[in-house]
Amino acid sequence: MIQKLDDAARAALLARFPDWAHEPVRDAITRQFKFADFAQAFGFMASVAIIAEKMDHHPEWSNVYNRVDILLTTHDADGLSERDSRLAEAIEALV
Ligand SMILES: C[C@H](O)[C@H](O)[C@H]1CNC2=NC(N)=NC(=O)C2=N1
Repeated sequence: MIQKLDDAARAALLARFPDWAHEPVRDAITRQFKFADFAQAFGFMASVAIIAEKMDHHPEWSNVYNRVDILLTTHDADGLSERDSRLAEAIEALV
C-alpha cells in the first residue's frame, strides 16, 4: 500500500501545479492539453508513456484529435500520492 497524501501535502501539490485541477471523487488531479494537431498530441503521449513506464506509474487518459485529457491518481493508495506529484512534474517538463 502506498501512502496517500494528507490534506496539507495535497494543498501543496495543487499550489505547485496550478494548471491541474483536483477531482475530489477520485482524489485525482486532471489537466487538459491541446496541441496543434493529432501528430503533436500523439508525440506528447508517446513521451509521457515512456516516462510513465520508467516510473511504473501510469496516467488515465483519453485523446481526441489534438486534445489529451490526463487524470493522475494512485490506485494502490486510493488517491493522490507522491508518485502523482513526480509524474505531473515530468509531464510539465515536456510542455
Ligand atoms: C504493479 C505495479 O507497480 C502497480 O500496478 C502500479 C502500476 N502503475 C500504476 N499507476 C497508477 N496510476 N497507480 C498505481 O497504483 C499504479 N500501480
